[in-house]
Amino acid sequence: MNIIRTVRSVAFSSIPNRTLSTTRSLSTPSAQYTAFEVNDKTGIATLTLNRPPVNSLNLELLTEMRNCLKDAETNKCKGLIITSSSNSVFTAGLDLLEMYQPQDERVKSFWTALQSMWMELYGSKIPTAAAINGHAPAGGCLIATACEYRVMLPNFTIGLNETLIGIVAPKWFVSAFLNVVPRRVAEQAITQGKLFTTAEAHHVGLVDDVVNTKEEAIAKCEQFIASFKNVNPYARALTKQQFRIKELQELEQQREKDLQIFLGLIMQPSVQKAMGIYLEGLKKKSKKQ
Ligand SMILES: CCCC/C=C\CC(=O)SCCNC(=O)CCNC(=O)[C@H](O)C(C)(C)COP(=O)(O)OP(=O)(O)OC[C@H]1O[C@@H](n2cnc3c(N)ncnc32)[C@H](O)[C@@H]1OP(=O)(O)O
Repeated sequence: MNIIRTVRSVAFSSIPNRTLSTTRSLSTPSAQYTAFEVNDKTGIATLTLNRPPVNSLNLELLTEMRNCLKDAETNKCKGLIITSSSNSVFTAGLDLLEMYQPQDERVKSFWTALQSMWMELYGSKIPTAAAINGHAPAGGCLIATACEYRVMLPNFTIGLNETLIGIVAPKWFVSAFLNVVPRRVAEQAITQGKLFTTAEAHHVGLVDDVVNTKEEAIAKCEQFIASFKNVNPYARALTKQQFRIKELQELEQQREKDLQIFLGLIMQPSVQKAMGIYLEGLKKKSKKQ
């Protein structure tokens, strides 16, 4: 196995002690919202999202995620697991504050960073797995469906709920969802903005397995990645590419158009109003708790 020399990480207390003896992480001053570790024994990288309270995906977090994904691939890690440092939220999806009353240049960089992160994850040559240890609405579901394997803890929710916020999930959000659930289930769920419970998600195939703890979820992801141990990595990567190249090429060729569609949509006064009301509702709920 290649020895990893460049690993991005933020040290934080929620990394379980059991991993410390076998994992390595190097800090970079710019890594604020992620921890990135590589297990020396297995060669598997773990990317932990760490932007309290709900890991909402802002420009900086998306940029860090992309850098970690690139590092994992460049350093020929055996696989990559994405999880969260929170006990209840995998990620709350895109940071609504990036899209509500946004600044022109920042919102463009934000969307471009999301496109880049998704293309890096969806097109990654190495096996990818999501240990979904909390709620995963919208952008959270996008990250999960970009991975090759998903395992989830009970009593959380996952799905593309964009229509409930008054926004439209772009085509590439839908394509990845369609890879894992039947078309009829997808159409009904996405038009309704349905958030599946863990049990429902398992039933329709949106998640592959359900386990009770984060440790078990990580172990399941490790098992999935280890299932490729006798497979030639080059042959594996090219085969994976055959399944995913269409969506990747479509987005690559239409990046600017996709950005303009996004800007055109979120800048509509009615969409801004709906987003404002949704955010207000979230804040009221949060104060009551
Ligand atoms: C054309 C556009 C296409 C792409 C569009 C969208 C894709 C997206 O991802 S849009 C985001 C969709 N996300 C959601 O709808 C989830 C919203 N959040 C929740 O439902 C809950 O927060 C969640 C179940 C994830 C967690 O619940 P709690 O643990 O109870 O946390 P709180 O609800 O109390 O939230 C704490 C704090 O965080 C703020 N918050 C929550 N989500 C977001 C978000 N996505 N963006 C920004 N901020 C968010 C929430 O308002 C609270 O803030 P404070 O009141 O200031 O503490």
